[in-house]
Amino acid sequence: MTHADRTDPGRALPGGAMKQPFGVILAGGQARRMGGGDKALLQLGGQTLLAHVAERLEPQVARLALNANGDPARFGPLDFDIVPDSVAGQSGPLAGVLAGLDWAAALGADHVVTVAADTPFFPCDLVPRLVLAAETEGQPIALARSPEGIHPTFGLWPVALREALRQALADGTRKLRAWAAEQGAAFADFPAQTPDAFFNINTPDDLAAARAHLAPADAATPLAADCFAEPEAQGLASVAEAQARLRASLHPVTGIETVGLAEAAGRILARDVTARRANPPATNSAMDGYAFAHASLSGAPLKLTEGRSAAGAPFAGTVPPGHALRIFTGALLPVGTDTVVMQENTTAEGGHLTLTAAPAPRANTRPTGEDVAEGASVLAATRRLGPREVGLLAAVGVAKVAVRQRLRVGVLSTGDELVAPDTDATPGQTFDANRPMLIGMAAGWGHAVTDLGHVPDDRAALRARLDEASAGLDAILTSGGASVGDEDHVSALLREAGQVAQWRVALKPGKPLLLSQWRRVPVFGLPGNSVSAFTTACLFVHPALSLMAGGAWSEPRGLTLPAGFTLSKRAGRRAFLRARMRADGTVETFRSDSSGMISGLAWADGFVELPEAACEIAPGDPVRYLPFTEFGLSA
Ligand SMILES: Nc1nc2c(c(=O)[nH]1)N[C@H]1C(S)=C(S)[C@@H](COP(=O)(O)OP(=O)(O)OC[C@H]3O[C@@H](n4cnc5c(N)ncnc54)[C@H](O)[C@@H]3O)O[C@H]1N2
Ligand code: MOO
Ligand SMILES: [Mg+2]
Repeated sequence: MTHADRTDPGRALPGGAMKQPFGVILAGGQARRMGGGDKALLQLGGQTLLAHVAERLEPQVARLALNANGDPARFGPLDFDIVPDSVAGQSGPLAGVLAGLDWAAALGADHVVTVAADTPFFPCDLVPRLVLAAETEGQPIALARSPEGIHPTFGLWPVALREALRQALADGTRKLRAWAAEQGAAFADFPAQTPDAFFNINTPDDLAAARAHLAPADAATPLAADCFAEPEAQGLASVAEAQARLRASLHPVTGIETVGLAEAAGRILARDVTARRANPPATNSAMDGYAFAHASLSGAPLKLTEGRSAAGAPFAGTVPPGHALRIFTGALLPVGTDTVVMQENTTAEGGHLTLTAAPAPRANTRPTGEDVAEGASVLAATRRLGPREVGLLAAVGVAKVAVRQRLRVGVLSTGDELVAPDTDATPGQTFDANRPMLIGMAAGWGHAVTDLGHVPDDRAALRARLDEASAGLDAILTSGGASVGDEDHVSALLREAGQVAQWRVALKPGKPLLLSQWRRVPVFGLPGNSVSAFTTACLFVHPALSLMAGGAWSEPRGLTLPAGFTLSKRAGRRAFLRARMRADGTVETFRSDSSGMISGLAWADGFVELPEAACEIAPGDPVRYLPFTEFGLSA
């Protein structure tokens, strides 16, 4: 987990107006029924409860902290903050919430979501649902509720309430739920599941039950066992919810290898890299001119020292005070000098140098390490290397880097109607456009792509192809047959296999999205309509594969641009319209939003993203424009 690059308190949640909350794991309590000690440090499935909980919360929040008292060293190295209670006497979870709010307030956050450290299976979409509940019901606080009851340690708390909470604690309030009710709390409902999503570990028997629930086979998959489950049993999941859930359920699956810089572009760094040497390694000249000691300038001409300093051929001697030495760009500054005058500002005559413009001390020099200090961290693990990064690595003397092995991705098309574009097709046949498009996308993202061809609408054939393909692949992308029709065999087969989650996302285009596993290989079942396949690939497949490949889950950065169009949008699905930027800085949209019109993809250079709510857009209104480059597409 890296948090350093995700602590921007200003980042807005994709779905709504609220900034992404900070997260606090509550571990202040005493594990009396476990016989004392820290419950957070109990082992479950090869890691601590704390690691389980942190792994689940981290993707859902802007920054993470652990609320715990006593010696922080017992938790070992953590890459997030530890905040102890600020009020004495361990006043239960309320004091933990207050400590979290104080921590978040100091960092500029508006909200905190708390979770309990002893509850390893809490929902992967906890945070978006709490936010949604608070916003929908217009309440400051939101608490989680499941068939087992209300879970007040799983709540969304506004930083603005922290003084009220401090006062309540001082007045002797100890009950989280009662205080929340007083302030105004909405409830986020989570469906029944086994075990309950908020199953918490209080006794050794509970721990045994949790271990049994974590089937050992599942520990080896790249997916958290229960996180590919449907985000919403009925109705549509929001894009933000679906993304948060997907993110929480995936882990890196690729191995590590060492490559030279010539092969490094396009690869993902597996380890942090530090500079083997400073850049520049020693002070050198930024100009062609003359080097001298600034302190020895007297107004009189400088005496020219015999010799020169050139890049790769430094001057071996010392330049005495009152003297100057000929020097060239990139050459080491000779001993005795600290300043360079460019030759255009001098006249040299009879062994003397006159300065026609006096430079400031140390002018025209590039001091040791001004770019990068020796040992400084240069690039962090998860960084995708491109030519700029490779150049930097070379400059600091790093010739080989540990990178992730490429993620092996297969691309499959399905449908009886599909034929290759070089055949004479009947009007009832469709040229397979999605496969080359998706292959190009995945290859551009740096993955090792296998073309799995095309399978007709035949369940046995599809099963055979998936069986064969899954052996050597880390992920499979299919397109077509993702919807609910009789001929939607991908969806039917995956459902038969039992692992499927048919997600219906409040997204246009791209409502049907299948997420599944075939023999433990994640399968992304994209819709057949080409624009829908492209859009879901950008929004879900791109960040998901990046994470699996050992990279970062990337959030696209958008621009707010004036609309160059008029539009009336109905409430319901979040829309991604094919769009392009005009020379005058406005953004225009494609003439149609039909998801079969693939010409619009080549016409566009990005999306205009419109929220779920209904909206009227007139020319000049600000709209959010997302360039396709933000989805890892170079053109
Ligand atoms: N009753 C309902 N029908 C549909 C719904 C729904 O909710 N209820 N959703 C619609 C939406 S939205 C979409 S998107 C599509 C998704 O379709 P499928 O994923 O099931 O895909 P197919 O039915 O196989 O094909 C749809 C369309 O795309 C063409 N196609 C498929 N593969 C390719 C390819 N490789 N290259 C080019 N074109 C391809 C296919 O020929 C169809 O025209 O479902 C709606 N229906
Ligand atoms: O959601 Mo479908 O993707 O509109 O064509
Ligand atoms: Mg269909």
